[in-house]
Amino acid sequence: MSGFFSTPIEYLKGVGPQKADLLKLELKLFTYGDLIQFYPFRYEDRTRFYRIAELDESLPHVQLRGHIRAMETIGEKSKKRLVAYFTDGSGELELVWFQAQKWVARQLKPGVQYVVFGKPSRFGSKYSIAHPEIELLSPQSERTGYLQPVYTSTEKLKIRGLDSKGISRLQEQLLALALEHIHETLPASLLALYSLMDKREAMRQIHFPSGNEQLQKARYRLKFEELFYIQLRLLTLKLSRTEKYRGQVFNDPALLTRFYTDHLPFDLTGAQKRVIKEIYADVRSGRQMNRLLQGDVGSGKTIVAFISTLLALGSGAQAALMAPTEILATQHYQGLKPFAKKMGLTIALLTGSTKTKTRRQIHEALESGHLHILAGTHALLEDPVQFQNLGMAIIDEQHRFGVAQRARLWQKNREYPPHVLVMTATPIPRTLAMTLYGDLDISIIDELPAGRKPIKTVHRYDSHRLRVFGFMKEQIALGRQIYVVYPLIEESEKLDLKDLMDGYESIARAFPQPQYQISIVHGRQRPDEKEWEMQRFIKGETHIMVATTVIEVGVNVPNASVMVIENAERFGLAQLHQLRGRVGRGADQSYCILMSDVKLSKEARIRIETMVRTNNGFEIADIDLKLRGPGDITGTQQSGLMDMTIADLTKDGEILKLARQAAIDVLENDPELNSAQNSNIKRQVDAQTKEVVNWSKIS
Ligand SMILES: Nc1ncnc2c1ncn2[C@@H]1O[C@H](COP(=O)(O)OP(=O)(O)OP(=O)(O)O)[C@@H](O)[C@H]1O
Repeated sequence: MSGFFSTPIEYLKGVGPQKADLLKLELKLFTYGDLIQFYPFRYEDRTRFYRIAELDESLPHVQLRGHIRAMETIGEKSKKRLVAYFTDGSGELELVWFQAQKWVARQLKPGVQYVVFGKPSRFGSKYSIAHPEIELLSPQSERTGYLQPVYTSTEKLKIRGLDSKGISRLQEQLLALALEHIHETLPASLLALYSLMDKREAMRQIHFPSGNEQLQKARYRLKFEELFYIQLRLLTLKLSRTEKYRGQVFNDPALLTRFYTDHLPFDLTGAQKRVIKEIYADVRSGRQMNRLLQGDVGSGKTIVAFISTLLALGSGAQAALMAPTEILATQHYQGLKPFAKKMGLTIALLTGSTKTKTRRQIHEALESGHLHILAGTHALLEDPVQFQNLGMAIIDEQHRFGVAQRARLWQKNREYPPHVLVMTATPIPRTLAMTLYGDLDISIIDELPAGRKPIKTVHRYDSHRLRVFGFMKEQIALGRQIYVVYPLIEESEKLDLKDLMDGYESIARAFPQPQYQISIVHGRQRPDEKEWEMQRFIKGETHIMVATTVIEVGVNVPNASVMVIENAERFGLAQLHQLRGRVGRGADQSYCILMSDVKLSKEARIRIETMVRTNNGFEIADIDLKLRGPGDITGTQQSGLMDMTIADLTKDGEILKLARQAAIDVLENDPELNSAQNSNIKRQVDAQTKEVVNWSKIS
């Protein structure tokens, strides 16, 4: 790729230093390459003029031609607005401007012919367009048959003449210069196989579409290319790791057989068996395992994790299990401990609050090989933690750790990297999994243990609290336990704590001692206090656990059958699903009660309705992705990967699948990209090897 696209933006005619500074500051556009990949976010349909009589609310933006019959300002104060009655002979509609009426009113003249552009909405039998674009009818504005690109701009840029149209003029100039420098980045075979538009044409069409069909083809091509290169990078990473890293071979089944015959507490589900087989095949293969284990809440990932540790331990290696929070790490430790004990294996817990003396003992036991399993938080990553031979690293909820930390765990072994099993607490949508974890193999537990009854979920307003308390009492009388959870949002921690304490007091009044016992757990407690309160609930000594979301993941008390979530509207979908997953873990009928105020935003209503409608974590994950977008779900840690210029994981799942398959096919036939037909790919990859983010980008 030539240096043309690295040319600073000020070199473009009509930009100059001041505008260039603004473009850099406001839109992060530094070079020709940045500008040309700054695509319109929508297009205005100037392909034809509509008649008012044919308007229909389903139409997006329409273009009309006519004149203003009369104008008036109506309403008071903040509701004040200018209304212009616009007619084209076939009917009449209202053009409406809020606030800026005087300025607009001065510009408009009744009787003169205008072109109006905007989104019509219907009130009763009349249509109106709020804040339309309006210009005098001229031979130029009368020209139809094109889609007008709309670019993001800002107030500061608009003042300097760089509104959407101004940016479009820059694109026009740049494109004229750039076309000869744009090279095809995909091989002819892929263009033909997937009917993709060529790159140069796609760049031209994306900025200046000659019609809707051409535009769709251009968008498709550019999305495909972007996703193809992301997948190619992930798959190359996977491939090079497979070649580079040999894995320890664990094929001594004696320990596993002993566990199966003497200590397995239940029959494994079909899905658990299948996943264990996949893991077993990996650790016998001689290659390093890098596998993502996905399962819905309560699907039984813990036992799969334990069996995986046994595979390593059976061949004399050690295992580590790392979790993102202290509570979760402790929970894992306590979940594994009874199994380990029965099997005569040693296990320890290492977190930020482990005392120095214990810590030192753990370090020694690890190095000498006396300690078999170490559970803990990111404290496991610290330098003094040295294993004699770490064979299996299980990471719960990886995206909170990030890829870099995962890599640090690998380095804990001198000779071979450990096999890595990543588990996520809730399912993640396929498109995200393919991108975030695209370098891992994926195993899915898509079956719940037999005999589970689906959790009944209801939505109740705060005014029904007494009825909810009554229901809780009935459940306690049946011998069940109950969670009551309050939101905790960090910025307002004090306020949240107050909510929690108020809630606790009202529950304590409604559920008096000694008949009822209540635990309370929140983030401000000391770890030992927290632990003591949790333990009382786990042992069944308390009936109700009032808590903030610290209990979100991993807590396992099968006797708890009711989950009451206060201010449910403040939780995200994944979190609600996780919290609900704390019940329904035993054979009893379980319930989840989502409490909220009557006022709900549209999104909050969708979230609550989704929860009431379905228990399926994979379905919930898809809706969550649509509501929040990928960046928000994954957090910032991996934003580099999510940094896409045109593809959108919430909508482009199908293209992603094809692009991944295309990348697989290319690498299968030509892993080094040495063949002549892949020279385009090779050139693109080589030019961009230093840029970690996105190979499809022009530079
Ligand atoms: N095959 C099975 N048959 C019966 N019970 C099972 C089976 N597998 C797991 N369980 C039980 O189901 C409950 C949930 O299992 P586990 O805690 O492993 O779930 P999980 O997948 O880790 O879910 P979460 O992420 O919600 O904690 C536990 O009480 C566990 O003992």
